[in-house]
Amino acid sequence: MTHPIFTQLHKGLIVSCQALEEEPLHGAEMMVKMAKAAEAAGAVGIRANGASDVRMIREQSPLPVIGLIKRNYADSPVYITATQQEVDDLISANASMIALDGTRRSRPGGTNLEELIAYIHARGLPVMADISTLEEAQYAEQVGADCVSTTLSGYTPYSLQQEAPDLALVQQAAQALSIPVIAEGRIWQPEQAVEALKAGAYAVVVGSAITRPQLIAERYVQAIRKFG
Ligand SMILES: CC(=O)N[C@H](C=O)[C@@H](O)[C@H](O)[C@H](O)COP(=O)(O)O
Repeated sequence: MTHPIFTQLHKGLIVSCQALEEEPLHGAEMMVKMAKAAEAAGAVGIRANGASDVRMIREQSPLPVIGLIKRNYADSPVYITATQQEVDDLISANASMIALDGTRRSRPGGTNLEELIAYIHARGLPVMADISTLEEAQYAEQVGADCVSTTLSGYTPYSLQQEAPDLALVQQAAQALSIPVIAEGRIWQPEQAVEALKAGAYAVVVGSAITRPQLIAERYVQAIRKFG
């Protein structure tokens, strides 16, 4: 049976509210404010990184929070919710759904995707698998992911590298899979979000274009410099 959270997310905007330690807006209080702004705008969900951000947003916002923990490991390129430890921390933080790396790359400490998904399901939460290719989307569905998101297209060395969002992947995955396909990654314009829905996306995640002011400002600065 489909998890009830999906009814809430359907055809809506999920705002990714993330600021890493080295970013100017880092801190849970700031991310709560971002989540509040997203809520006021009519967003249907939040994607957030780190147990403290997830916990505080859940305490102060009625929106479901798709939680992830980014952590770098020496023995693996996987950094989005790589192991059981990150999953445990997100569950303690009351995440509504868990986003994890859904690629087939080897994970730290020999954890595998199928076991990690089963571990999350045993604790009653749905899983969003972040993928970068159609093959990964199909594999993630096969091993039990509740939805896939195109988060990692352009961020694995073997996936399509382009400036625009990977709407072709959205379309192919939406046709091939029977679970929801979420469009995520480099969506900067409202029109691109609409195109993603037309391509078959179940919902759309937008991050940087809404919640990373240093990147938004940089686009203006670069355009102005080019002109001058
Ligand atoms: C590749 C990776 O690690 N993506 C991360 C995943 O959570 C975030 O840094 C992105 O902001 C998020 O995916 C939303 O994408 P965009 O910010 O392009 O709208």
